[in-house]
Order: sequence, then C-alpha cells, then structure tokens
Amino acid sequence: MHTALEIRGLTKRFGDKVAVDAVDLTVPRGSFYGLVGQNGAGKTTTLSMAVGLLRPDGGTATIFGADVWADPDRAKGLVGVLPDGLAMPERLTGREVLTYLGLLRGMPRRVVEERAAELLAVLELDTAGKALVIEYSTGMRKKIGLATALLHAPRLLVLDEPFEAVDPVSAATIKTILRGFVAGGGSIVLSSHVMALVEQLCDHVAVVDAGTVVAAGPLDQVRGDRSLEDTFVALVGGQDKEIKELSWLSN
Ligand SMILES: Nc1ncnc2c1ncn2[C@@H]1O[C@H](COP(=O)(O)OP(=O)(O)OP(=O)(O)O)[C@@H](O)[C@H]1O
Repeated sequence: MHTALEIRGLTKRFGDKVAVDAVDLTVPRGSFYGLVGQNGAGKTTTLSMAVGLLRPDGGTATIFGADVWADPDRAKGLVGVLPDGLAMPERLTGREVLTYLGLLRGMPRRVVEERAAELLAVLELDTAGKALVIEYSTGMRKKIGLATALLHAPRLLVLDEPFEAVDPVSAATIKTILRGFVAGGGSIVLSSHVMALVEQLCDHVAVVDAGTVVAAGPLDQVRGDRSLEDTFVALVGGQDKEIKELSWLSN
C-alpha cells in the first residue's frame, strides 16, 4: 500500500540560499497532515515541489507511488492543489473557470457542469459564480481555488494556506468539506500559521524551520502534553530570542 505522499530529500536553492534542505516527509494514506512553520520557513517551496509546480534541485516526491516528475500525468490525476497566490484567468466567471479546468482535465462536460454547480453552491459562491474572477475578494479566490482542486475528485489534496483571508462562516464550510473528504478516504496536506486550526483539524503535523523538518508525526506525539503553539515556539527557538520593544510607540 503506497503512502499518499512520500517526500525524500527534496532540496531547493535560490542563489546562495537553501530554501528547502533535504526534506523527508511521509503523509500516510487517510491522514490530515498539517505543515507549520514561520514565514519563509520553506512550506510553500516544499509543497510546490511535492506537486510538480516547482522543479527541485534534488530529491523525489511520489503521490500514491507515482513519481511527480517521472510520471506527472498519473501523479497529477491523483492530486488536487490549492497553490499559494493562485493565478486565475481573471476575465472568466467562477463557473467558467471550473468548466475550463474540468474540460482541460478531460472530464466529460456533463460531469463538469454538475460538479461545478454543486461546488459553487456548497462554497456559497452561487452568485459569485456568475461574476468575473477579477471582481473576487481574496477569500472568494481561495474558495474558487479550492473548488478547482476538488473538481476531479482527487485522492490527495495539497492546500497552501487554505484559510488565509477566509471569513469564519466560509472557514466553517471549508472545514466541513475537508473533514468529509478525509472521512471518505481522502488524504490532505495543508500549510498554516494558525496552530489552533491545525490542532483542530489535523491528526499529523510537521514543523518546518529554515528549510528543514524539525519534528514530524502524529499530532499527539509531536506536541506531547503541551499545546502545539508552545511546542512550535520551543522548537523554532522563538522563546530564547530577546523581543525588543518599540519604545517610541509608548507615550
Ligand atoms: N522564487 C524565489 N526566489 C528567491 N527566493 C525565494 C523564492 N521563493 C521562495 N524564496 C525564499 O525561500 C525561502 C522559503 O520560502 P517559502 O515561500 O517556501 O516559505 P513559507 O514557509 O511558505 O513562508 P510563508 O509562511 O511566509 O508563506 C524564503 O527565504 C524565501 O524568501
């Protein structure tokens, strides 16, 4: 039985900077995996390489046994991706974006139309489905991005900051969809800065710091008897740093 996502030695340099340094990560089938790390830790770079959006300098990523770079067609059919800062065709409506992407994937038009209508309704984008993407708010863009990731019924979802800029009502809807996806046998990897959210949703977690994984495994194992936030701060060394006050801000 293959794992949902297997990352081995993934490495990426930008000039002299090693953004991702030989990262290993095993996402078990059926798990809800959270990736946490400070700004610039390497989460987006790791996830982009893992799904075939960014070519690594070294290492491999396999999705249910399909190598993302050697066997991209099979790998990409199995995964739905919500990338960071997703570029959308701005002059299409939400519904047209879904139709366009569904047809590009070779799905029958009838199936695409049915699923698009359902996704727009569930994500409360019915009205917005008729508006151009250029008119969408950041949160609405996240939601239509999530709809495009779900459209082909993938077995693994890789979501970069899916809750960023999403209002609490929409966030609750998205959480229900994601929990349902996992309950139905799907696997999810998401990145987030929000520890409470990761604790609420995920059963596995990896802490990324300066391009390396400093802790990974089942949530309870990683955090022990502490909160994830305390564990995170202790792991990435924030507690030792002296926090300078901005004296000019106080009267
Ligand atoms: N295209 C690029 N060119 C140069 N440097 C880059 C590029 N993309 C990322 N980096 C650098 O690589 C490092 C990791 O960035 P990455 O976006 O993966 O971090 P992140 O953990 O996703 O951060 P955030 O939480 O802020 O989204 C950072 O130092 C970033 O500045």
